[in-house]
Amino acid sequence: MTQSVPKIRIRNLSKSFGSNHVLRDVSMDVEAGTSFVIIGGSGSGKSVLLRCILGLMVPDSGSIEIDGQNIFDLSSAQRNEKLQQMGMLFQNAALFDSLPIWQNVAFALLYGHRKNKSKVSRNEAYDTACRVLELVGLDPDIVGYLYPDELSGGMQKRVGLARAIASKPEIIFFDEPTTGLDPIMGAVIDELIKSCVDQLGSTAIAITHDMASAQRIGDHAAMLYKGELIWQGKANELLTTNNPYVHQFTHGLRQGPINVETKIK
Ligand SMILES: Nc1ncnc2c1ncn2[C@@H]1O[C@H](COP(=O)(O)OP(=O)(O)OP(=O)(O)O)[C@@H](O)[C@H]1O
Repeated sequence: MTQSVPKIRIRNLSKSFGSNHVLRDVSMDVEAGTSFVIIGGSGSGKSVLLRCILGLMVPDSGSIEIDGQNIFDLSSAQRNEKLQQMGMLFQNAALFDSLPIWQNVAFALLYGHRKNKSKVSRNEAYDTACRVLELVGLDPDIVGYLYPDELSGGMQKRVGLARAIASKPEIIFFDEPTTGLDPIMGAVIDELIKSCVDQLGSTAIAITHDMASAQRIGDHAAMLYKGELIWQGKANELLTTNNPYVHQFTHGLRQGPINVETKIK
């Protein structure tokens, strides 16, 4: 029986900053076309893991394979090419204040180096921006020529999502997609994320503290605790697993194996 190569395969990844061992022997697979959610407390290493996968940070040891190729064996040009296949929705949407919304959405098409992809004219970029803005429930005729500071936080998140999917990335990263949104808008953004990822057939990795969001977005989930992946399973098992760390974290309990530091030094 032949086994398919995972879209992302991480093996024995470790990263320390001095004596701070931030990632310890992390291994995980993300199958193509699925969504993988990483949960964990503040400082558990989620962002460092994400930065390593994005090739923005070099681990001390271990490997990260995308489509079976270790990204650290690639030349910088080849790694950049891999980066072109990725989209990212940042925690604060990270829009460019000086650009109108449609140019924010079409940024990679207008200004990115799209190796092996035909050059996109300004008109085509505008049409794409309008199409993806509609996909995330924004009217391009109304918001296209507004600037980011003229939009609400929820609208900015939608624009960030539109930008993340505009170039039809094979892999999309979501960094705290619902932070700062009210619960209803959080659910709306999650639904949009799910439908966009499904429509594109992309592979997604999200990091979040929001359990409802984790279950809505994720097919699979894992929990990082002090740099170790201490649990992996289906996202819909997050609230029912017997793992004492996951149980404490997902139920927000004060008592349990997770040592909560409350002392202000
Ligand atoms: N560039 C860096 N240099 C030194 N230490 C770093 C660096 N980046 C992260 N760290 C440390 O790595 C640890 C994990 O940080 P990380 O940002 O991954 O946490 P996190 O799980 O994303 O937390 P949060 O949920 O609060 O965003 C922290 O102790 C942090 O201080």
